[in-house]
Amino acid sequence: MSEISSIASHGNSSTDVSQDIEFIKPRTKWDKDNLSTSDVLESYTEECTDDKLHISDAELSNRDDDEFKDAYNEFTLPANRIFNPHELTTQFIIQQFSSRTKPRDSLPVMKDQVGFSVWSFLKHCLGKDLTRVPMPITFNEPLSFTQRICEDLDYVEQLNIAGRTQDTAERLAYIAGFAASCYVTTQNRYSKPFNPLLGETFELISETMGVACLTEQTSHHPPMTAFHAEGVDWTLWGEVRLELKFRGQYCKVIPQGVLHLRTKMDGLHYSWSKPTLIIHNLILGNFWADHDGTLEIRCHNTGELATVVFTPHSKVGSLYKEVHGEVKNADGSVEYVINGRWDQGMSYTKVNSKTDTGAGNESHKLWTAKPPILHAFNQYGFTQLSLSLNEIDPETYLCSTDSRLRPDQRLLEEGNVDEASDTKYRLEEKQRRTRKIREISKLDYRPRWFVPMYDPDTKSTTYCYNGDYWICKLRQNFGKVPDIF
Ligand SMILES: CC(C)CCC[C@@H](C)[C@H]1CC[C@H]2[C@@H]3CC=C4C[C@@H](O)CC[C@]4(C)[C@H]3CC[C@]12C
Repeated sequence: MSEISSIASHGNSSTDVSQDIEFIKPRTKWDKDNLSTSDVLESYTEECTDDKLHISDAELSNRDDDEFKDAYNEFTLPANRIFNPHELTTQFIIQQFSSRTKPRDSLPVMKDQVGFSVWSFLKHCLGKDLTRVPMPITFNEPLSFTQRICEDLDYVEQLNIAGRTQDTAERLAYIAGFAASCYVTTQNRYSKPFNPLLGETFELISETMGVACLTEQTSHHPPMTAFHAEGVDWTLWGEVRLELKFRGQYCKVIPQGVLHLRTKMDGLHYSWSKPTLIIHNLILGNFWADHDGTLEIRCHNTGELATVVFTPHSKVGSLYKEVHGEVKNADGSVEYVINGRWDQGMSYTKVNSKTDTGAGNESHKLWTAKPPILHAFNQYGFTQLSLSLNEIDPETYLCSTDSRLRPDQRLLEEGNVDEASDTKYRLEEKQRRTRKIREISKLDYRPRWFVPMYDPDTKSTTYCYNGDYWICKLRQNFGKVPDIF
């Protein structure tokens, strides 16, 4: 097994020692009844201060750094930890940590959509790299990018089916369905997620979805988020590096980075990257999203290839939301054709011979878009899943770097725009200071839960999960984590 497959395939029963770990019933520090979100948040602020980073300005410019280096190294992980034998099965993780309470069905306060005012700010940003311009908080939705990318899992059932499907060509149709389904959330959803602080993390564990997912911000400039998700039958990992270019009338979003998938049944490795997204009509404030490019999902072991083509509005007019694709076997002949719309749903059809186009054959549904939530328009265009992401379940033991604990975002969610804006400024200042300390001490930042791994199949290096997070969560001790809030 190559290096990358050995970590990506964890969760196999051969390495399961979850039975041996003395299991403590997840008891929380807040064992009182009916705790409000703010009570929970308060209990966190006392807990997680890293004194080593509280240094006066005088000290900052003139210090002996060995001491700091030691303290710093404690919360960065030695690379060999990725071969941790204490792997927990995905099923175990999901069962232990999934929330038992019913998710909320609305945000604490309703919000009116930002419209025209966006342009009055944006006209000063022409040609600039938007990930570097501090934006007014009214452009934000109360979610961090570490949370936003978890929404790509809304139609994760596609992967659950793919992971159980033996026929590898048919499986690829489901994987293509999954890869294209993440664009449903790009319509009616035009606020900017918070740019995560360096070291900010997010966990999503859901029994109904059958998934355990962890994200971590691994770089601030360029913004980069590492991503690891696992279901019972598959593992998905990769990183999203965001390029946001503002071009006057429109804004171009180029998500760089490769996504990897491994099916646990047979260890096959798939990978793909994301098409470009364009947000149009910034001037009139009547935004609409367009996608341009081809999703190419390759199976590195069988040589099969699935494509899904997104055509921009400028080429096909009102048909622009339609997507077309196919699954080809290693010889290049088409096995399945895929059709649909990225905002509504997709289906696939078997092709029987070289001359067959699939027309008239029986087609099978891949996925259908979920209906919008009530008052979506006044709730940032959120879906049921988006609503649940920033909700705190008092029963859960959270890492102190979790986006749910990010105070500016919480204030925005509660409608305290001014306070949210001040707090955002404070957090960014704090981040700058920490970076300065690191620069002076000549320390590189090392992510807490991810390590870079070279993948020979795609000849690229990606951050991969080091295997420690769920174990730390089980022990209710995340060790040294950076103090970012
Ligand atoms: C000027 C302001 C209003 C611009 C707002 C830009 C917003 C709409 C952009 C910025 C970053 C974008 C995200 C970047 C990456 C991904 C991952 C992909 O798999 C699905 C789309 C998704 C999740 C994008 C959705 C749209 C997005 C959130």
